[in-house]
Amino acid sequence: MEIALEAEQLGKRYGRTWALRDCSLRLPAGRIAALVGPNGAGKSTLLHLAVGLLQPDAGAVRIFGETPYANPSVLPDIGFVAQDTPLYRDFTAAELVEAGRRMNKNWDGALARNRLAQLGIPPKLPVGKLSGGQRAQVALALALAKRPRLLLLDEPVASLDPLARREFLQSLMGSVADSETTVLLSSHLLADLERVCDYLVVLQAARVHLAGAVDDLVAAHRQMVGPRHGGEPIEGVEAVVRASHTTRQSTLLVRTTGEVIAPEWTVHDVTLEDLVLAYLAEGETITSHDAWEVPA
Ligand SMILES: Nc1ncnc2c1ncn2[C@@H]1O[C@H](COP(=O)(O)OP(=O)(O)OP(=O)(O)O)[C@@H](O)[C@H]1O
Repeated sequence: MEIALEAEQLGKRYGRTWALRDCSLRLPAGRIAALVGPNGAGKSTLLHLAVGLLQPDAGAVRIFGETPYANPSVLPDIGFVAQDTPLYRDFTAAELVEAGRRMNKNWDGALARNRLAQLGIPPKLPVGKLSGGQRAQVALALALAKRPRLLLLDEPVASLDPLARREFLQSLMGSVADSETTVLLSSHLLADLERVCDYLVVLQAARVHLAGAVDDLVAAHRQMVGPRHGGEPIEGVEAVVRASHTTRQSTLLVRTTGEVIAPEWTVHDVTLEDLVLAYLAEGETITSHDAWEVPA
């Protein structure tokens, strides 16, 4: 199995704060992976390390076996759309497509032009005058024209309305389906991710909390509702990821070892959204109130 992105004990620190810590991950080639986590969890940091814009302070990240920061020869294989899709605002979309041709040896200008024409993006208007959603489409078209083997997208749909979001993700999937491009896509929009992603990485407070193929993860977890649970073992349950209780009843999201055998419990399948929310809640950290105290 080819590995598109491998992180090994990867860490990045700003001053004394670790933005990403002990991050170990192996993303198989051909996957469309969701990168999720709360604000400040380290998602952008991981993507910037993967594209070689940041140098790790610990461990290593490899893209198709190469270290991007030290070995720029792998950069043509990586497409990256940064958060807020920064583009040269005075350039037109047509000029950006041409600039891409000059800077990339495997450039597919026709792909970018066709895509932008289909989406009705005006070629001769400075991109600074386009809407946020149109700019996001331009940035994606440029990234795809690079014909990358790995496409990293940092919250690409955040600025789009629901319809544009759906169209953007559908067209992204259409474009990568034939080319076997691996995608790692950060977003807070779980319902969107559920539709398009087959691999999941959950980051929380600078660490990887969960990573794996969505089908495997969904198969290995269950939601259970039953009598108030005091921590006693339940057959088939390996770990309780998240528990909430009323006086008489408990709702558990559990990791299973096989079939759960518990007649007094109602057992349900989980969705990707259930899983993400449970793992994020499990690792909840609250900043000490002292940090917010105003000095006298
Ligand atoms: N240039 C920087 N200087 C100092 N700290 C930084 C810098 N960039 C990021 N950080 C810190 O690193 C941590 C991780 O930030 P990062 O941007 O990777 O999170 P994120 O998961 O992408 O968040 P969001 O969902 O808000 O985009 C945060 O605590 C952030 O404050």
